[in-house]
Amino acid sequence: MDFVANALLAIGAAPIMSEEKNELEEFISISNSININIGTLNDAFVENTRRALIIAKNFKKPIVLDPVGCGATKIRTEVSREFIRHVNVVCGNASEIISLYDDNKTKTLGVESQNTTQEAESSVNSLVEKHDITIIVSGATDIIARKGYTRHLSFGSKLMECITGMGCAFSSITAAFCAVEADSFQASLLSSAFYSLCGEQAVQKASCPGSFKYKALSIAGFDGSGGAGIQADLKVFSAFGCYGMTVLTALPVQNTTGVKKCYELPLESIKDQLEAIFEDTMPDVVKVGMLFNSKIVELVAEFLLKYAVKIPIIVDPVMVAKSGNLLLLPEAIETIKKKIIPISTIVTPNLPEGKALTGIGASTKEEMFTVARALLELGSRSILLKGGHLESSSESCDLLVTVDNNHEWLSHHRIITKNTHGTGCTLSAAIASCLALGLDIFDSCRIAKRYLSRALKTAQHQHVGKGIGPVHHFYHLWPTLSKIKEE
Ligand SMILES: Nc1ncnc2c1ncn2[C@@H]1O[C@H](COP(=O)(O)OP(=O)(O)O)[C@@H](O)[C@H]1O
Ligand SMILES: Cc1ncsc1CCOP(=O)(O)O
Repeated sequence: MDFVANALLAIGAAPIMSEEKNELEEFISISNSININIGTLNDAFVENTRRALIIAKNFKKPIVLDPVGCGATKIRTEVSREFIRHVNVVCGNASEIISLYDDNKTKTLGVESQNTTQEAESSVNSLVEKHDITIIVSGATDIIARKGYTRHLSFGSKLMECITGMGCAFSSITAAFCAVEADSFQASLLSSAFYSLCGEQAVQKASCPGSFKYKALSIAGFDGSGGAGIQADLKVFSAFGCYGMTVLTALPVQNTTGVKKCYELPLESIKDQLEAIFEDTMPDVVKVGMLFNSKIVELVAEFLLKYAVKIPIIVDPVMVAKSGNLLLLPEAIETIKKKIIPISTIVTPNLPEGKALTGIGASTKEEMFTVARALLELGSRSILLKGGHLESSSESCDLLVTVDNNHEWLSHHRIITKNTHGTGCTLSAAIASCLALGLDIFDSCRIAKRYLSRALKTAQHQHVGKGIGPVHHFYHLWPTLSKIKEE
C-alpha cells in the first residue's frame, strides 16, 4: 500500500485508499478516477467494491481494474470476471489476462505470471471484442489494446520484475493517467510508456532493487581486516541491495599481510547459529565459503540438505588464502567433494582448488575446459572455474559450464594491482546476490564478474594495510554520497 501511495505521490497524484462502505460515496465523488485492486480480496471487499462500482458509474468516473491473482483461485477468477463488466481499463499480467478469458489456457500458481505477454494476445483480442474496454498486459513487452487498436511497447528493465508491488503501482498510475486523459486507450498507452521509461531511468541510478525483501546468508570464515570472508560477503550483499546474514564457521586471525592463526569454533556453535537463522528468517540464497575441516563440511552439508532444499546454494571451495595460509585442512577435500558440491547450484573454484578437487591442473584455456567438465562430474549444476591464477594470460578469464552443456567465457583484461584480497569471496557473494534477486545463473555470473572487475579497478590505487589490500565493494555508492553532500 505504501509503495502504491508513494508512486502516486511521486507523479503528483493525490491517493486515498479506502474499504469503508460509509465513506465510499464521498470519496468517489471527489476523486477523478478509481483503481480497484483485488489483491486483498475477502467477502467484505467484494461487497464494498460492488457498491463502489455502482457509485463510480453514476458519477461517471473512469475505473481501472487490477485483477491480482486472477486464475490462481476460483474466487479471484469469478470476481475479476464480474468486475470487468463495469470498468474502463483492465491492467494485469499475462496469466491474469489469459485467465480472465479462459482459465483452461493457463495455470497460475500465485500472482507472478506464468506466461509471456505474446501468449496473452488472443485472449486480449477476445476480451476487447466482448467488453468495450482497454486492456493492458504488463510484461517485458506491454500490450495495450482496445477494439480495433493494439500497441506493443517494449521499454522497461528486467529489474522491474524483481520488485514486489510493481504491478499494483502500474495499475494505480494508469488510473491517475485516466484522471487527466478522458480517452482510456490513450491514457493507458501513455501510462505504459511513462512507467517503463521510469523503470529504465531508475536502473541507471540503482543497480539493484534495494529492500529487505531479498535475503542472502553467508556461511563462511572471519576476516577482521574486512576484505574477505563474512565481512566481504556482507558488504557485497549490501552493495547489491540484499539483506545480508551470516553464520561463522572459523576464526582466522588475519590482516592484509596474512593469516596469523586460525581458531576453531565448537561444532555445536555452528549448528546453533544455523538453527537460529533458519527457524527465524528463510534466506533466498546461501553462499558457503571457508569450512576449515571435514566435520564442519558435514554439518553444513547435512543442514542445508534438510532445510535449504529450494534455495540456490553457491559453494566457494576456499582452500588457501592469497597469503599462502591454509583455510581448509587437506583431510576435508573428500568431504567437500562428496557432501557439499552435490547439493550446490554453482561451485566457484580457482585453478589450484580445481586441481585439488579433480587432480587436473590447467595452464591454458583448453585445459580449463577439461577441469571444468571434470568438476561438473562431482554433481553440481554449474561450475565457474576462475582463471585469476592463470597469470601468463593478459585476460582474467573465468569459465562457466552448466550440466545442460552450455558454457560461456567471462573475460576481463587483467588489472595491474596488488589489491586482490577477497576477490574470490567478492565474486561468489555477488553471484549469490544476483541469484537472490531472481536472475538466472548466466546473468548472475556476468553481472558479478563486471562488478568484481570494477571493484578491482577502483581499488587499484587505494591503500588499506601493508599487504594485499581489499577491492572496493562500494565503488558505485561512494561517489553518490559525495554528490549528495555537495547538494
Ligand atoms: N588482476 C586481475 N584483474 C582482473 N580480474 C582478476 C584479477 N585477479 C583476479 N581476477 C578475477 O577475480 C576473480 C577471483 O579470481 P581468482 O584469483 O582466480 O580466485 P581466488 O580469489 O578464489 O583465488 C576471478 O573472476 C578472476 O578472473
Ligand atoms: C576466504 C576467506 N574466508 C575467510 S578469510 C578468507 C581469506 C581469503 O581471501 P584471499 O584468498 O583473497 O586472501
